[in-house]
Amino acid sequence: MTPTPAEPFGARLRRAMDERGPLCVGIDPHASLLADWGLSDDIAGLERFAMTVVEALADRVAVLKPQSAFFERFGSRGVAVLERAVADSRAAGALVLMDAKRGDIGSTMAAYAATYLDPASPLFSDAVTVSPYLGYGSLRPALDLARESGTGVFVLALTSNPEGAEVQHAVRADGSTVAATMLDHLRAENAGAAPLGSYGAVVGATLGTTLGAAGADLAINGPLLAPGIGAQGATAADLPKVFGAAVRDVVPNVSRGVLRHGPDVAALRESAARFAGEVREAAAA
Ligand SMILES: O=c1ccn([C@@H]2O[C@H](COP(=O)(O)O)[C@@H](O)[C@H]2O)c(=O)[nH]1
Repeated sequence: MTPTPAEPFGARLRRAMDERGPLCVGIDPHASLLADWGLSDDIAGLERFAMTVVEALADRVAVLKPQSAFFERFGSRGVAVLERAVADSRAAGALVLMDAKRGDIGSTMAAYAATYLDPASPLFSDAVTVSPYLGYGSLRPALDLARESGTGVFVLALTSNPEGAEVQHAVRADGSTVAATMLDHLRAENAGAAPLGSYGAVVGATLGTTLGAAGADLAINGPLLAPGIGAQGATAADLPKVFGAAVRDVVPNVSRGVLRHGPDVAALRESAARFAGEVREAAAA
């Protein structure tokens, strides 16, 4: 069993961001990337891909984000590779954010929470992404277990894909948008936490012009995972425009933008360092 972290996730994340920079790189073994890397679309290719990313980056980036779907598609042996990628990444000092986007009624949510946030689980991770669209309250088992186990939860608030707006920008009876309501919940969850709360929001880096429409107050005293940089068209320069003063709490995510440079370990490292430099420059501008 993995020992329970001594500090809350938010404190561990803030330190990692200070020491390593805020970049989060995805471990997304797309079939097309396996082919580009000269790997077979099978368990051997999956394992080589994932372990190469871990070898290249786990000792230098703040966060690695395995995309669970790409492992699950190989069945139980894919999940075994995912377990190893998580354990090896954590052993090398990276925080692992499992991108599983789970969400269900509370009793089932408790099982999802145990899968990713209970130190006794083989998939124990530092944090997990969850979907609040069965109602924020349905996430309570994950929110509570995260508090107990020193882990974190990232709630989908304003996703990077254009289709998200039809749900997330919807206006509720009190005039607030659904996304703003999720951010309000997270702000309440993180109240009083220092140096950073453990309950994050996912807010796409792609949302430059639509963020205002969502009435979003991004000051939640928690981390803001910002996917969409690279393959989806956003750049590091968009971060201050999208996030304003909250940019100091942003964890920018790049997956394909870095991974397309593999399988060469040095090239993966160089690409991640280049994105990290762009993020630093954008934040300082
Ligand atoms: O709103 C969201 C939430 C999650 N994602 C995930 O992030 C990566 C992005 O990959 P890129 O290759 O950098 O586009 C991927 O795993 C998505 O599932 C997101 O893109 N948007």
